[in-house]
Order: sequence, then structure tokens, then C-alpha cells
Amino acid sequence: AWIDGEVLKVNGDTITVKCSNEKTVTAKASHVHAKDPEESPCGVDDMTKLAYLHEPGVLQNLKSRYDMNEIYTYTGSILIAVNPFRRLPHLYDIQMMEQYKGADFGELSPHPFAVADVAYRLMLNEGISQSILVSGESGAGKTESTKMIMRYLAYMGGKAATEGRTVEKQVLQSNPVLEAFGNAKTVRNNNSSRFGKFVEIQFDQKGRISGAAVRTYLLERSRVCQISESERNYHCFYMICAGSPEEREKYKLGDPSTFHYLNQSNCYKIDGLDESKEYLETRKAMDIIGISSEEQEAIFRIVAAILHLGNVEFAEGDDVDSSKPKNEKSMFHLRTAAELFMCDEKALEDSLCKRIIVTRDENIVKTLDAEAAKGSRDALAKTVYSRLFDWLVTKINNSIGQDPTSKCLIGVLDIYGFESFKTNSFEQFCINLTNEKLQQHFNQHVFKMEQEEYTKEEIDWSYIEFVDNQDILDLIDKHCQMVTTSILPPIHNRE
Ligand SMILES: Nc1ncnc2c1ncn2[C@@H]1O[C@H](COP(=O)(O)OP(=O)(O)OP(=O)(O)O)[C@@H](O)[C@H]1O
Repeated sequence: AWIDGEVLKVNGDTITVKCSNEKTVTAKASHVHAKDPEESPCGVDDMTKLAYLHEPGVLQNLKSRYDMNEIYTYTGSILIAVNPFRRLPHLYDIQMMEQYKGADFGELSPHPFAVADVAYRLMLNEGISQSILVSGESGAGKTESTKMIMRYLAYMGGKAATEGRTVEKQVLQSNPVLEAFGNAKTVRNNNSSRFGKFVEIQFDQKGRISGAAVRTYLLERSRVCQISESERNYHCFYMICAGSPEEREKYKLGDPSTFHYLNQSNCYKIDGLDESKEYLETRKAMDIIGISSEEQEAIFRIVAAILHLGNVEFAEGDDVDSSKPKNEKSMFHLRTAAELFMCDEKALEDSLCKRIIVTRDENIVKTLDAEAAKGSRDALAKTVYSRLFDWLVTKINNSIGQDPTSKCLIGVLDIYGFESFKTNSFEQFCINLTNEKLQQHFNQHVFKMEQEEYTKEEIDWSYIEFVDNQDILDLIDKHCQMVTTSILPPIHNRE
């Protein structure tokens, strides 16, 4: 970390500093940064007001503010949020929304409501659609910030005292449903979104919410079958295991530890989270969105079926390179999965233990060995789950409904940030590439376009050095396009 100090001696490009931890250090001048001796201990609410804008200055400012419970800071029109890791309800209540309503940007303390308010006013006054990008690494607080922004927009654009399901209520209630199926506990975040989303809120000419749509990206499918230490599978699996005794009986469910897809990590509970309560809340949210009880029943049947599917193990079959369910226990889970999927048990078994190769003249059935059958089982579980997720999103969109006459919308992009694990897969590659693209968008708008404008208007300014990642993007983007067109089958066949 950076440390405070007092300069004792300057010798060419080396500087000797007496640090606040009493150590004396000699360092290269480029590694030492100036500090404003008159800087306020409370920091500044906009980084552009800092006398010296460099990394230690920015970090020091954020820390000073955080120590005073100020978790938000501006850098011009960008809002930086530092995760408080504790509830701060007073920051987000109705009185707070009232205060930010129509207030000039920068007049009040930095806040997501202020960003949402600017977007709302610009949309109303200039008739131009707006987008708010929320980015940061896992656990930084993106989803929480997105929810605040959506709450504010729902407050501003809500219809007063309307009975029943209003669009804004439906939009807000889509969060718990998406979170139940798309969020999971990770090492860094107990409620980590394992998908990206772009929420579009449409408004009529009077600025009232008239429709909405949620677009989701890159659901982490591998988690359905494989979880690392200290992590969990998607919340909905644990919720259904905590359902009422009748439901557990109906779905033939037991403790999460009895299911292979849940017991790989020895982590079942999340502190302070009551799974059975969450389950009821999710059901309630589904009611509000307009998912019928039959549909809800079908959704949870599939969730339970996936758990049973994961418990089907395979043994060598009678023929060479063939397989069959390992024992009576596996047969039970296969039967239950088939019942819940409402499909033929034999057909399900065949789909796991055999593969059909389609040639021009005939269909050849090839048996699979036990290892390959396990692969088919996992592929089926992942595919069914991701289709269930996509179906839910479509259902949410159909229920909320879009307004074909709407001219303006505000989009909020909440997409997961850079990830780097011990072992990284294709999923991390896609996530990081997306983030690089967002960074490029940011570079374009904040540096490139701004500086071009300065040059055009012949304003005297000093060029800001920034790392431009365009070369990397071109390398991957163009290379990927070549690979995609030359080798890979269409997306839906690419298990
Ligand atoms: N403004 C806030 N007030 C209170 N708690 C917060 C706030 N922001 C974040 N948190 C806490 O931090 C946790 C992680 O935040 P969040 O889920 O928003 O992170 P994220 O950036 O969306 O992470 P991921 O990319 O993993 O989904 C939340 O569950 C919440 O406990």
C-alpha cells in the first residue's frame, strides 16, 4: 500500500523519504507522489477537486470519506461507490429520494439517486434515451447500486396509488426472481450475480414507466454441475430443499448434502439467510410478476429434476464401451428425474448412455462408456438449467410487457467484472473480454472523444496518458471471428 511520508532529501531522480511508520526510504522520484499539505482530512466529494490526481491521492480520498461513512464520491460525472458491507437504510429511503428529485448534479452529496436523476431529467427534457453503466469487480456492489437506481427510477416514474401489479413493482420484483436462479455464493460474495444484465425501463411522454425489458448475458452454466470449495450452486436449489414437508415429499428431496450437484463444496448455509423464507419470497415475487402457480410448479419441478439427474451414476454396461445406471439408487434418481421432467424414463436413460450420430444416409446409435455418460448427464443438466433461466427471463419480459409506443428508455447495465481465478475457463475469458470492451467504451468517451474535442477547438491542454486496450481487443475480436466462422458449430449445438 501507499504510505505517507516527509521528503528529507532530493538527489537527482532519487528521493529520500521519512515514512509515517518511522522507516526512512530512498526511492525513485517516479515512485513518489506529491501530497497536498492543506488537504482536508474529510477528503473531497469530487476527485476533480483534488490538488494532485494520482493513485495514492484517489485512494487516500476514498479512504478519508469511507472513514466518515461517506461511501460515494464523484469523479466528474462518474460515481464511485465503496462497498460499506453493512446496511445503510437511511441512505436510500423515500426522504432521500425526495431530496434528489430534480436537484442539480453535484449540489447534494454523491449518490446513485443523483446519477439516476440526471439520466431521468435528460431523457425527459431532451427526449434522448440514456444508459447507466455499472462496473467493478465481483463483490464491489454493482447489483446493489443497480437496485438503488431502479428503485429511484420506479419512484420517479411510478403511477401514484395504482392498484395491483404496476409495471414498476413488476420491474423491482424481477430482481429477487432473477437472483434466486442466477445468483450464488462465491468466495468473494454471498450473493454473486453469475450473469450479466441490461435492464431497459421504458417511459411514456409524461415520464411515467410504461414498460420494461430485462436482457441477460453469459449465465455461468458450469456452476450447475461443478462448484468449488466455499462456494454454492444457484440459490434456487437450496430453496427448494427448504420447502414445506409436502413439497419435499412431492419432489422427493432431502438435505442438500445428499445431492452430488450440491455436496461438492461442503458449503450449504449462508450466514443470516433463511432459505425457507427466501423460497416463499421468491414465490411471492413470481406472483407479482405474473408467473402463474402452474408455471411456478413446473419451474421448481425442473429444479428438483436437475438435482436428481446429478445423482445418477453410471457403471460399465454389458457391451464394450457402453454404460448403464450404476445401481438401484441411480435408477431411483433417474426415474424421479424422468417423472419430474415428465418424460419417458427409458428415453432419458438412452439420451445419457447413447449418442445418435446423424449421417446423410442413416442415424447411427453409438453407446457411451460410463465417463462419457456422466458428461452427457452434466451437459443435459446445464442445458436444461440455462434454458429454464432464459425461459424465466422471457416470461418476466412478457409479463411486464414492453411499450411499443415508448420513445425513450433508460438502460442500466450490471455486468460482472474482471475475474481471475487459479484456474480460468472460457467463461472467464468471455467475461474479461466483455469488460475490456466496456473499458474501451469508457476510454472512447472519457479520453479520446474529449481530447479530440479539445484539439478541434484549439484549447490548450496537456494530453492525458491512458492505457488503450484497442490492440488487445482487435487481436481477440478479429481472431475470435475467424475461429467462430471456421470451426465452431452454431451456438445452440456447442455443448
Ligand atoms: N450500498 C450498499 N449498502 C449495503 N451493502 C452493500 C452495498 N453495496 C454492496 N453491499 C453488500 O455487498 C454485497 C455484494 O454486493 P453486490 O452483490 O452488489 O456486488 P456485485 O458487484 O454485484 O458482485 P458480483 O459481480 O459478484 O455480482 C451485497 O450482498 C451487500 O451485502
